[in-house]
Amino acid sequence: MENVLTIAGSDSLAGGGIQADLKTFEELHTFGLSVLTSVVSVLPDELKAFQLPAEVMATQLTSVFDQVPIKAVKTGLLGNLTALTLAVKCLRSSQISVVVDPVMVFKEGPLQVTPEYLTALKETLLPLATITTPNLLEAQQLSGLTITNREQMVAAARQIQALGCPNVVIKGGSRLGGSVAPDCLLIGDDVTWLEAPIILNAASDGAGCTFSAAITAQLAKGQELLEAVTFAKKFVHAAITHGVAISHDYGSVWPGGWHQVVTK
Ligand SMILES: Nc1ncnc2c1ncn2[C@@H]1O[C@H](COP(=O)(O)OP(=O)(O)O)[C@@H](O)[C@H]1O
Ligand SMILES: Cc1ncc(COP(=O)(O)O)c(C=O)c1O
Repeated sequence: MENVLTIAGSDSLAGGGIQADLKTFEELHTFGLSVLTSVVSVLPDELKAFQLPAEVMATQLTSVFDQVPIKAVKTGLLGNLTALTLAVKCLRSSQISVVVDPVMVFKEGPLQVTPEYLTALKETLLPLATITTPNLLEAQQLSGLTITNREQMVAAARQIQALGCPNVVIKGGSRLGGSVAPDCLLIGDDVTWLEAPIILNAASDGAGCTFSAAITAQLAKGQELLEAVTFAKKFVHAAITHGVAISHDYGSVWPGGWHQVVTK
């Protein structure tokens, strides 16, 4: 079994964050390890994020990278510039597939991101990535472009690629309007549209984390990038289809939904 790592935050409601990543890694028969950056609590009217001290994150990175052969890694919520810098330092000296989910906008709203963090993300982390997976709003932040249609998604993907990240998938999801959820995948010069029917009133918290974690697991198992992303799109659609209303207000994707699809 291949070892895969997530460097991300905890989501106590378990829709997104390392919880979604580890469930996805498990579902896809990879061995999931984690380096925790921060602890997020989704409360009725606010998000509270507590960043772990740099030493705590650095020790976890040492524990994982010094002892375990990792096949692929994803980054999710890093939380601040120090955490991003620590992740970059580790990833620079490794030769593995790196999936960067540039988490800056949750379903509940945008996070506070400093200009220094955005610059470091663009200049130091993205050039180390095999692929990055921004949602529509994150793609706007990274590209500096407004995105309201598919042409603009392609232009933004090219702009992000020009930052030094060879492959980009922008998740249109439910933010673009219409009856399909279109994701724009740019591999080299080739644009591929990945589409699936929009699920209305979906339990979609954790969809982005699940998508990038599925790409990471498939790359670890040796799948080519186009196939890995195409698979991840089907996987996350199943996870949304079988999403769980864990409370009156909160609906989470369920990565186990894929199992229901393949055993049908
Ligand atoms: N309501 C929906 N119906 C179908 N697919 C969706 C829906 N919402 C999101 N997706 C898909 O789920 C994946 C994650 O997208 P999105 O939810 O936009 O990311 P994020 O969680 O980073 O905001 C993408 O493949 C997107 O197209
Ligand atoms: C720690 C953490 N990372 C990432 C996310 C983003 O999740 P999603 O996959 O819905 O974008 C969340 C959402 O609550 C979170 O708490």
